[in-house]
Amino acid sequence: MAAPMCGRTCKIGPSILNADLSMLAAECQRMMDSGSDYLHLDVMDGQFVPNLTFGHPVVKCLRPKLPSVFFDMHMMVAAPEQWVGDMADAGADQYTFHIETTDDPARTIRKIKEAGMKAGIGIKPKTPVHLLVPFIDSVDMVLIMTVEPGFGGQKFMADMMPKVQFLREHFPDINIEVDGGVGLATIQECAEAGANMFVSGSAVVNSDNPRETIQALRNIVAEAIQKSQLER
Ligand SMILES: O=C(CO)[C@H](O)[C@H](O)COP(=O)(O)O
Ligand SMILES: [Fe+2]
Repeated sequence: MAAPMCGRTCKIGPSILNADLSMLAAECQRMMDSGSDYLHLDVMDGQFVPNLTFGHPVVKCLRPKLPSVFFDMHMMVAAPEQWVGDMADAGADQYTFHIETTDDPARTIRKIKEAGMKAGIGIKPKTPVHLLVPFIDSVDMVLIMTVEPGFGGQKFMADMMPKVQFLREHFPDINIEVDGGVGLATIQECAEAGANMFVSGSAVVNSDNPRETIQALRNIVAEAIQKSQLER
Protein backbone atom coordinates (compact mmCIF):
# COMPACT_ATOMS: atom_id res chain seq x y z
CA MET A 1 0.00 0.00 0.00
CA ALA A 2 1.22 3.48 -0.80
CA ALA A 3 2.46 5.62 2.05
CA PRO A 4 0.48 8.76 2.89
CA MET A 5 1.59 11.53 0.56
CA CYS A 6 3.12 14.71 1.79
CA GLY A 7 1.32 18.03 1.88
CA ARG A 8 4.45 19.54 0.34
CA THR A 9 5.26 20.55 -3.18
CA CYS A 10 7.08 17.96 -5.23
CA LYS A 11 10.23 19.20 -6.93
CA ILE A 12 12.64 17.91 -9.55
CA GLY A 13 16.31 18.86 -9.13
CA PRO A 14 18.79 17.63 -11.70
CA SER A 15 22.27 16.59 -10.63
CA ILE A 16 24.87 17.91 -13.07
CA LEU A 17 27.38 15.26 -11.98
CA ASN A 18 27.31 13.51 -15.34
CA ALA A 19 27.02 16.68 -17.43
CA ASP A 20 29.86 18.13 -19.50
CA LEU A 21 31.59 19.93 -16.64
CA SER A 22 33.68 22.02 -19.03
CA MET A 23 30.42 23.90 -19.64
CA LEU A 24 29.06 23.82 -16.12
CA ALA A 25 27.19 27.14 -16.13
CA ALA A 26 25.65 26.45 -19.54
CA GLU A 27 24.61 22.95 -18.45
CA CYS A 28 23.03 24.34 -15.27
CA GLN A 29 21.20 26.95 -17.34
CA ARG A 30 20.06 24.25 -19.78
CA MET A 31 18.59 22.29 -16.88
CA MET A 32 16.77 25.35 -15.54
CA ASP A 33 15.49 26.26 -19.02
CA SER A 34 14.15 22.71 -19.27
CA GLY A 35 11.86 23.21 -16.29
CA SER A 36 13.92 22.13 -13.26
CA ASP A 37 12.85 23.41 -9.86
CA TYR A 38 16.34 23.52 -8.38
CA LEU A 39 19.90 22.30 -8.95
CA HIS A 40 21.50 19.50 -6.96
CA LEU A 41 25.26 20.11 -6.86
CA ASP A 42 27.40 17.12 -5.83
CA VAL A 43 30.54 17.97 -3.89
CA MET A 44 32.98 15.07 -3.38
CA ASP A 45 36.29 15.22 -1.54
CA GLY A 46 37.90 11.87 -2.39
CA GLN A 47 37.69 10.84 1.28
CA PHE A 48 34.05 10.29 2.15
CA VAL A 49 33.56 8.93 -1.36
CA PRO A 50 36.12 7.57 -3.84
CA ASN A 51 35.67 10.43 -6.29
CA LEU A 52 36.38 14.15 -6.66
CA THR A 53 34.22 16.89 -8.11
CA PHE A 54 34.35 20.56 -7.18
CA GLY A 55 34.07 22.84 -4.17
CA HIS A 56 33.03 26.30 -3.10
CA PRO A 57 35.23 28.23 -5.61
CA VAL A 58 33.20 26.73 -8.45
CA VAL A 59 29.91 27.43 -6.67
CA LYS A 60 31.02 31.03 -6.18
CA CYS A 61 31.58 31.39 -9.95
CA LEU A 62 28.25 29.78 -10.76
CA ARG A 63 26.19 31.96 -8.44
CA PRO A 64 26.29 35.20 -10.48
CA LYS A 65 25.46 33.29 -13.66
CA LEU A 66 22.37 31.73 -12.06
CA PRO A 67 21.35 34.39 -9.56
CA SER A 68 17.94 33.09 -8.55
CA VAL A 69 18.42 29.33 -8.77
CA PHE A 70 18.18 27.26 -5.55
CA PHE A 71 21.54 25.52 -5.02
CA ASP A 72 21.09 22.27 -3.10
CA MET A 73 24.61 21.26 -2.09
CA HIS A 74 25.09 17.54 -1.59
CA MET A 75 28.23 17.52 0.53
CA MET A 76 29.88 14.11 0.20
CA VAL A 77 32.81 15.22 2.32
CA ALA A 78 34.51 13.76 5.39
CA ALA A 79 34.60 17.06 7.32
CA PRO A 80 31.31 18.82 6.56
CA GLU A 81 31.74 21.62 9.13
CA GLN A 82 34.95 22.71 7.43
CA TRP A 83 33.15 23.99 4.35
CA VAL A 84 30.03 25.58 5.85
CA GLY A 85 31.30 29.17 5.91
CA ASP A 86 32.87 28.97 2.46
CA MET A 87 29.74 27.47 0.90
CA ALA A 88 27.53 30.11 2.50
CA ASP A 89 29.84 32.84 1.17
CA ALA A 90 29.77 31.21 -2.26
CA GLY A 91 25.97 31.49 -2.36
CA ALA A 92 24.75 27.98 -1.50
CA ASP A 93 21.11 27.82 -0.38
CA GLN A 94 20.98 24.41 1.25
CA TYR A 95 23.80 22.35 2.73
CA THR A 96 23.22 18.63 3.06
CA PHE A 97 25.80 16.65 4.98
CA HIS A 98 25.99 12.93 5.71
CA ILE A 99 25.23 11.69 9.20
CA GLU A 100 28.07 9.16 8.84
CA THR A 101 30.64 11.99 8.87
CA THR A 102 30.08 13.52 12.30
CA ASP A 103 29.70 12.57 15.96
CA ASP A 104 27.58 15.63 16.60
CA PRO A 105 25.04 16.19 13.81
CA ALA A 106 23.14 18.74 15.94
CA ARG A 107 26.22 20.96 16.04
CA THR A 108 26.69 20.69 12.27
CA ILE A 109 23.04 21.61 11.71
CA ARG A 110 23.38 24.63 14.02
CA LYS A 111 26.48 25.78 12.19
CA ILE A 112 24.76 25.50 8.80
CA LYS A 113 21.77 27.51 9.99
CA GLU A 114 23.92 30.14 11.67
CA ALA A 115 25.63 30.59 8.31
CA GLY A 116 22.24 31.40 6.79
CA MET A 117 21.65 28.21 4.80
CA LYS A 118 18.96 25.56 4.98
CA ALA A 119 20.17 22.32 6.50
CA GLY A 120 19.82 18.82 5.07
CA ILE A 121 20.95 15.53 6.55
CA GLY A 122 21.56 12.43 4.48
CA ILE A 123 22.25 8.73 4.88
CA LYS A 124 24.07 6.18 2.76
CA PRO A 125 22.29 2.96 1.81
CA LYS A 126 23.74 0.88 4.66
CA THR A 127 22.90 3.44 7.36
CA PRO A 128 19.69 2.74 9.30
CA VAL A 129 16.98 5.34 8.89
CA HIS A 130 16.17 5.57 12.60
CA LEU A 131 19.48 7.38 13.17
CA LEU A 132 17.93 10.41 11.44
CA VAL A 133 14.98 10.66 13.80
CA PRO A 134 16.52 12.83 16.56
CA PHE A 135 17.48 15.48 13.99
CA ILE A 136 14.42 15.67 11.79
CA ASP A 137 12.73 18.50 13.65
CA SER A 138 15.79 20.70 13.20
CA VAL A 139 16.49 20.16 9.49
CA ASP A 140 14.81 21.37 6.32
CA MET A 141 15.31 18.16 4.37
CA VAL A 142 16.37 14.55 4.75
CA LEU A 143 18.22 12.78 1.95
CA ILE A 144 17.84 9.08 1.33
CA MET A 145 20.58 7.83 -0.98
CA THR A 146 19.31 5.30 -3.48
CA VAL A 147 22.84 4.42 -4.69
CA GLU A 148 26.18 4.23 -2.90
CA PRO A 149 27.35 7.84 -3.07
CA GLY A 150 30.28 8.66 -5.33
CA PHE A 151 29.18 8.25 -8.93
CA GLY A 152 26.32 9.14 -11.23
CA GLY A 153 24.64 6.65 -13.50
CA GLN A 154 24.32 3.80 -11.01
CA LYS A 155 21.39 1.43 -10.60
CA PHE A 156 18.54 2.59 -8.36
CA MET A 157 18.24 0.65 -5.08
CA ALA A 158 14.54 -0.06 -4.65
CA ASP A 159 15.23 -1.59 -1.24
CA MET A 160 15.72 1.95 0.11
CA MET A 161 11.99 2.69 -0.29
CA PRO A 162 11.03 1.39 3.18
CA LYS A 163 13.24 4.16 4.60
CA VAL A 164 11.24 6.76 2.68
CA GLN A 165 7.94 5.17 3.74
CA PHE A 166 9.02 5.14 7.37
CA LEU A 167 9.96 8.83 7.28
CA ARG A 168 6.78 9.89 5.46
CA GLU A 169 4.56 7.94 7.86
CA HIS A 170 6.17 9.47 10.93
CA PHE A 171 7.00 12.94 9.60
CA PRO A 172 4.26 13.97 7.16
CA ASP A 173 5.65 17.46 6.56
CA ILE A 174 9.39 16.90 6.16
CA ASN A 175 11.05 17.28 2.78
CA ILE A 176 12.35 13.88 1.71
CA GLU A 177 14.83 13.85 -1.15
CA VAL A 178 15.86 10.72 -3.04
CA ASP A 179 19.13 10.68 -4.95
CA GLY A 180 20.68 8.07 -7.21
CA GLY A 181 19.31 6.26 -10.24
CA VAL A 182 16.06 8.23 -10.20
CA GLY A 183 14.50 8.42 -13.66
CA LEU A 184 11.45 7.52 -15.69
CA ALA A 185 11.51 3.88 -14.60
CA THR A 186 12.03 4.49 -10.89
CA ILE A 187 10.48 7.82 -9.87
CA GLN A 188 7.01 6.35 -9.41
CA GLU A 189 8.05 4.11 -6.54
CA CYS A 190 9.91 7.02 -4.93
CA ALA A 191 6.78 9.18 -5.09
CA GLU A 192 4.53 6.38 -3.87
CA ALA A 193 6.86 5.81 -0.93
CA GLY A 194 6.50 9.49 -0.01
CA ALA A 195 9.51 11.33 -1.44
CA ASN A 196 8.84 14.89 -2.59
CA MET A 197 12.26 16.04 -3.82
CA PHE A 198 13.67 14.04 -6.69
CA VAL A 199 17.27 14.29 -7.81
CA SER A 200 17.67 12.99 -11.31
CA GLY A 201 21.10 13.11 -12.88
CA SER A 202 21.92 11.05 -15.93
CA ALA A 203 18.28 10.42 -16.79
CA VAL A 204 17.79 14.16 -17.40
CA VAL A 205 21.25 15.37 -18.39
CA ASN A 206 21.78 12.61 -20.96
CA SER A 207 18.26 12.85 -22.32
CA ASP A 208 17.83 14.04 -25.93
CA ASN A 209 15.05 16.25 -24.67
CA PRO A 210 15.50 17.22 -21.01
CA ARG A 211 12.35 19.36 -21.04
CA GLU A 212 10.20 16.41 -22.09
CA THR A 213 11.93 14.13 -19.61
CA ILE A 214 11.41 16.52 -16.70
CA GLN A 215 7.77 16.97 -17.68
CA ALA A 216 7.34 13.18 -17.90
CA LEU A 217 8.92 12.79 -14.45
CA ARG A 218 6.51 15.40 -13.09
CA ASN A 219 3.53 13.64 -14.64
CA ILE A 220 4.52 10.32 -13.06
CA VAL A 221 4.86 12.00 -9.66
CA ALA A 222 1.47 13.71 -10.04
CA GLU A 223 -0.18 10.38 -10.88
CA ALA A 224 1.48 8.69 -7.92
CA ILE A 225 0.20 11.42 -5.60
CA GLN A 226 -3.29 11.10 -6.99
CA LYS A 227 -3.18 7.34 -6.57
CA SER A 228 -1.98 7.54 -2.99
CA GLN A 229 -4.68 10.10 -2.15
CA LEU A 230 -7.35 7.82 -3.58
CA GLU A 231 -6.04 4.92 -1.55
CA ARG A 232 -6.22 6.86 1.70
O1 LIG B 1 24.95 12.01 -5.24
C1 LIG B 1 25.08 11.47 -6.31
C2 LIG B 1 26.03 10.35 -6.47
O2 LIG B 1 26.69 10.15 -5.29
C3 LIG B 1 24.30 12.00 -7.49
O3 LIG B 1 23.49 13.07 -7.09
C4 LIG B 1 23.43 10.97 -8.11
O4 LIG B 1 24.12 9.82 -8.43
C5 LIG B 1 22.68 11.54 -9.33
O5 LIG B 1 23.03 10.97 -10.53
P1 LIG B 1 22.20 9.78 -11.21
O6 LIG B 1 20.76 10.21 -11.30
O7 LIG B 1 22.88 9.62 -12.51
O8 LIG B 1 22.35 8.58 -10.33
FE1 LIG C 1 23.78 13.80 -4.98
